[in-house]
Amino acid sequence: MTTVLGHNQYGKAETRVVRITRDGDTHHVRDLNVSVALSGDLDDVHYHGDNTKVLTTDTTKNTVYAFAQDGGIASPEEFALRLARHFTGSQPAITSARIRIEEYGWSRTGETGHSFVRDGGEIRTAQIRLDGAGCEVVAGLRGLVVLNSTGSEFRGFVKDPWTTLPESRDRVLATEVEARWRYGRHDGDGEPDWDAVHRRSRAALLDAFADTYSYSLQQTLYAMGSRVVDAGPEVDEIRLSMPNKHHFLVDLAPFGVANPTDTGAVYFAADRPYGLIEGTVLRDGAPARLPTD
Ligand SMILES: O=c1[nH]c(=O)c2[nH]c(=O)[nH]c2[nH]1
Repeated sequence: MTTVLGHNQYGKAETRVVRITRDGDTHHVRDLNVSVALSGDLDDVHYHGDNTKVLTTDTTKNTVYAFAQDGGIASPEEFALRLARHFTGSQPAITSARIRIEEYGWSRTGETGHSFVRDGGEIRTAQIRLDGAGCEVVAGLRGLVVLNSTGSEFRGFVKDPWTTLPESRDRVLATEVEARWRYGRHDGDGEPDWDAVHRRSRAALLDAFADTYSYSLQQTLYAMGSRVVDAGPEVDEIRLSMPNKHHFLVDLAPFGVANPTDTGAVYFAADRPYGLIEGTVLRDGAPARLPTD
């Protein structure tokens, strides 16, 4: 044999499940996209086509639906933990489970208690990894688009022969935040209130973006990450990926039209290329475990 099997995992990806809970006339919606990835003692299926230890991907999909009905979906993190514990606890061959969940938010509209409007582009995320070493929970969001129309400068940077960017003392700062935060390790007792920590972390990101006078997007990123870690004891590490959504002043001089930033200006919102600013903020002494690529 010239090859050996390396890391492998399998499961049903992107099971879309919507759980509606009826509390009298007031209904609640949880709308998830669930991806299951299992691994363990699975050499035989890869080397010999022996399916004896294979819990089918079809079964993992059915389990997602059945668990959503029986027990409901308290939060993406709780649901993912319940699934991971089930797969590793019921199948001797399965020693590790990674459950990834995206949640699409719905807000109430009208007076009915059963009418909803889908939230904009923002997506809540959660990932559980459960194996012999314990359980790691990474949660976050993406698609959170924010803009400061002042309170942002960018100057004092390196000038080499290829630098053309003018210094700015008053620019638009806009980004689309992708955040992943890692909870401290725990083995099931005293689990955090996942929804509450998510709300608090999102609010911390927005507050820090709004009230940091920015000298660079890097500085704003660090302020946002620190605010999330400092907001409570649960989150040890956060990684932020923030594209600089450049707003360039349009040159209206050829038309004899002024474009002054102090009274109101017209910008070109460029979509690419964009600066991509990424960084991790850690609780002092916490290990860096979030992937950096
Ligand atoms: O906040 C910024 N950081 C940079 O590193 C950078 N580079 C650039 O061209 N514009 C900006 N803005």
